[in-house]
Amino acid sequence: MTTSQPRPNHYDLLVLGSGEAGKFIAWTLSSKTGQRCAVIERRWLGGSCPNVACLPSKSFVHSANVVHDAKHGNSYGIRDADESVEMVAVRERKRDMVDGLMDMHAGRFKNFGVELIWGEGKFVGKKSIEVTGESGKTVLTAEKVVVCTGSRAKIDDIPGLKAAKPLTHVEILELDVLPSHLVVLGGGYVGLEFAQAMRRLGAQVTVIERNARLLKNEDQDIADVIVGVLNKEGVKVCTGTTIQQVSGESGTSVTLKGLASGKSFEVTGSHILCAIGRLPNTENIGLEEFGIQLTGKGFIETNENLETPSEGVFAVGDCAGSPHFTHIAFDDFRIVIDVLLHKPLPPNRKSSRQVPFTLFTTPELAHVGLREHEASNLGIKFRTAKLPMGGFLKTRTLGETAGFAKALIAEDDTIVGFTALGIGAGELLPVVQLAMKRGLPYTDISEMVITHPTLSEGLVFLFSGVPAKEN
Ligand SMILES: Cc1cc2nc3c(=O)[nH]c(=O)nc-3n(C[C@H](O)[C@H](O)[C@H](O)COP(=O)(O)OP(=O)(O)OC[C@H]3O[C@@H](n4cnc5c(N)ncnc54)[C@H](O)[C@@H]3O)c2cc1C
Ligand SMILES: NC(=O)c1ccc[n+]([C@@H]2O[C@H](COP(=O)([O-])OP(=O)(O)OC[C@H]3O[C@@H](n4cnc5c(N)ncnc54)[C@H](O)[C@@H]3O)[C@@H](O)[C@H]2O)c1
Repeated sequence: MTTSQPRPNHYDLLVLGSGEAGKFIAWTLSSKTGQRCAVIERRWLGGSCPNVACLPSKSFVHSANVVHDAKHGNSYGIRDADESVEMVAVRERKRDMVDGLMDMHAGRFKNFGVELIWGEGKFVGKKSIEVTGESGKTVLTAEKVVVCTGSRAKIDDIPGLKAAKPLTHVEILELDVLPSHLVVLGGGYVGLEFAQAMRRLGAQVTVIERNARLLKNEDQDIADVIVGVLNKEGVKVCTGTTIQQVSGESGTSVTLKGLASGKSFEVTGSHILCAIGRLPNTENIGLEEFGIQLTGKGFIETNENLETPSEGVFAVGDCAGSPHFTHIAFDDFRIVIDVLLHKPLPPNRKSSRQVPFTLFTTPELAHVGLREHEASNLGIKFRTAKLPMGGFLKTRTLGETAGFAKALIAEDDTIVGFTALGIGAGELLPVVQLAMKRGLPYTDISEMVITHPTLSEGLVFLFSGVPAKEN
């Protein structure tokens, strides 16, 4: 009779990187099936979202918004508010929140029976990962492997940029002094959220964007309002600007030189934030040696089920090129767990999902579905309903009426796109998303009874204003 040898380093599931999708896959598989699951993490327990990205940046943005409101306290009846900002307090508030999130994560690993293995992981076989940690190297093997290594801030090869030691979203969240002049390279999501927040905290802020306008994927009317709001608050926005040379060092003095509309351009600030996009963490971890292919941009190639050509190996989240949002990474978890639990999936499960997003400036920019220019390019016939945020009566109680909402309505009365630029706009998305997902006519929203005065109530007025069909 033969007895099987115990294999202490063998798992049912190994996850490389503890980001959103990876941790939920391990927690769920372990708790639902009792399978032996482990997650390998080198630095951030639970990935970047709770440590250095979404949640801490929103804590920072909220601090800035409170400071902004206090500075305008007279209109709320606050007299003589002290406008000085203590950056250490801003940072400590953020750190306390992150500490709470870390306790929550540690508790979940324990409660769901998932092993957390600290160290840097690298493939040394198709389903073998070598982990280099404090106590040396260990090789772990598994029946199934999920790669969830995320992405990091890109730093361009502009001469002098790396030597200037630019801040990324990681370092800016740890500042204990307010920059006197922050130069933000890149006018995308990271750049705009931090630019407005730093301005509201009291820094001089210049945003440099190489495209001819900010938020190039959005309709022109959206970009115009955002630029208008930023300018009004004192953020200088330089579009169509190419930086060719950086000198000095962030934290003391840094000068950026280049061209703006063919003319020479120069700006000097105390700090520089590099916010020009992300690079996937997929190099030097042995992927290609073991049958896992990368796209030209370095993302891991997967099919609709997020499985790589290497059987039993999945890739999820930013490293797999999924749209870079935590809620999309969470949806990646739902796809992979269904595969692992042998649940049937529709053939286009990944490519047919909604990709909503909210940019957390004030006003917020919330969007789902098609923009006007996209619908037009696709040749879709649509009617547009548009309502200034002042028509969402709650905004008047808040004194925050900037922006507008618009909805694109197809010939069959279904909603094909929705964008809201306004205070709290992100909270308006789910009801519209549900109608879109179910293929409901827009009248199902305009005919709802929605409490007054909530922001959502404004959806009734927006959808009541859909123009009649042309005969
Ligand atoms: C400043 C900022 C703000 C953002 N705000 C939002 C927002 O408001 N809403 C939103 O939806 N999205 C937001 N995002 C995007 C969101 O953070 C990412 O899309 C999401 O965190 C990606 O999750 P992930 O699991 O793919 O990767 P990550 O969360 O990056 O997790 C990957 C993990 O793998 C680990 N790792 C990598 N390589 C190895 C290795 N070889 N060995 C061991 N461990 C490894 C990393 O340390 C990391 O912990 C923001 C991003 C940034 C930068
Ligand atoms: N609220 C949110 O959901 C949120 C917030 C932050 C980040 N994110 C996610 O993180 C991703 C990364 O954000 P990001 O802001 O780093 O990237 P991004 O792609 O959103 O924006 C980068 C911007 O930098 C510009 N740029 C690139 N190279 C440049 C250069 N050399 N000089 C000047 N401008 C340059 C680009 O044209 C672009 O406008 C986002 O795409 C988003 O998916 C989401």
